[in-house]
Amino acid sequence: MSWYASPELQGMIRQALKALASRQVFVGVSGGLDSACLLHLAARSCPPEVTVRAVHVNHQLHEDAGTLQQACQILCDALSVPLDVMTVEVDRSSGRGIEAAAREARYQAFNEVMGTGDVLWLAHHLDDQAETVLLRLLRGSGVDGLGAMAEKRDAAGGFRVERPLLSVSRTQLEAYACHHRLHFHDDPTNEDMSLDRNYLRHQVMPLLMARWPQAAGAMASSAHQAREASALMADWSGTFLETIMPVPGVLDIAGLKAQEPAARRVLIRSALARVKLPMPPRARLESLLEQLEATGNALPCVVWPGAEARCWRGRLYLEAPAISLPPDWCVEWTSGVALDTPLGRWHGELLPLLAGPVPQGQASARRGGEQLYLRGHHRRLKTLLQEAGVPPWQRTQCVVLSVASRPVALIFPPHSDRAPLVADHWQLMQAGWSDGLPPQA
Ligand SMILES: Nc1ncnc2c1ncn2[C@@H]1O[C@H](COP(=O)(O)OP(=O)(O)OP(=O)(O)O)[C@@H](O)[C@H]1O
Repeated sequence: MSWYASPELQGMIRQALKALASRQVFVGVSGGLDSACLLHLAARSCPPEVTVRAVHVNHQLHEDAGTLQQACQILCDALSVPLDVMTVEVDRSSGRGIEAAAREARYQAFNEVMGTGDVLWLAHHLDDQAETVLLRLLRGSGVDGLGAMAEKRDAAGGFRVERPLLSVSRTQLEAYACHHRLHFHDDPTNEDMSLDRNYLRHQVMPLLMARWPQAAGAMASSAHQAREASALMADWSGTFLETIMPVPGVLDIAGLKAQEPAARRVLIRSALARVKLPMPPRARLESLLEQLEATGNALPCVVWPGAEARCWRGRLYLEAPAISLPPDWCVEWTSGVALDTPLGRWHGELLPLLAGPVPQGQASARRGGEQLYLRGHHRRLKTLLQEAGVPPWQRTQCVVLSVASRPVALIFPPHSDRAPLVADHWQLMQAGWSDGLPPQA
């Protein structure tokens, strides 16, 4: 009996179903061959205590979208598997490419269907894994990226993603689909050679496999080892960061410099990942390391898309670029701390400057240099921020909200770690006023 029809594949899937942490598994079906095989295997091998469901996301990107959805429905009906169909709008103008935008929309849709603890099965296989490794190599990825796709991982939405076919080749799945006469529809975009993955799949991999028949398996094995190395590094850097990162995104430079350069790189990348900032290109990271080496205390900042790094008073600050507010910008103040600006949503940390409820109404927002008045007492905002050790560039990002010319609140940039210190400072100043009222200026 040939491999595809042997009990081996079904046994493997049955084991995976038995090992599930959940009593139901959702299989992501695209309408294509791979996920048709996975759904068929899951439905055929399912023990009575587990329920198999299918979920299809219709991206509405091509004229074949309806046919793909229909292929999923036909397959699910034949297997008596319930199917959830989610139709999404893919943001074509996101600038991140249509594939990335479709993926994001797909995961949002999965999120809506699946609850915390649910398991989603995807039909990625050995050849997909090898293509991913090659793509990452071509982008110059480090061990994290070369680990390619994990067999199991927790998705941001709280559900778990598993890829039970990651050790099975495309040829094996094609044979399985053919043997069981599975109904599927070829996605027309799979032939589009302008897409890197398709180019690798159709032009590069066949050449490699002709010369090295084990190439896909070997690349998947490298990916596995890279994932192990990456997990070890994450463990180490996580523990070490606890000692040198007092607040998320702010690192103690002396602690960093006590490490070898390679370890510094790992720690900076790991700190960036913690605060969900994009990784710097290699040249930017090197220039940041040079700055640390030079003085550790220079203000010029190292910038890359989506992030900025600055050194100040022995600390390295990793932050998202500030959103600037246009001059004379106003906002309807409703005591929230998320402000809609023409450049995006600005979340900050709020320090009320008045005891009691903040008046509602049209508030003006200004930055820097203000005089703050409280019942006649006045202090310069700049001095207050300086005394509380707010770094210079964050000082200019602080926003004072005033209602009817009365400062009601100070809003810190989203990444400032100084807001609690300024709040303490402000309270101390008030406590120092003997009768609870500030002295007259
Ligand atoms: N539109 C979709 N709806 C639900 N799941 C999807 C969808 N697209 C992809 N998936 C899931 O993600 C897996 C990987 O998708 P990808 O498009 O990268 O691979 P593929 O080679 O096209 O797979 P397939 O042959 O199943 O179409 C699919 O096998 C499937 O499990």
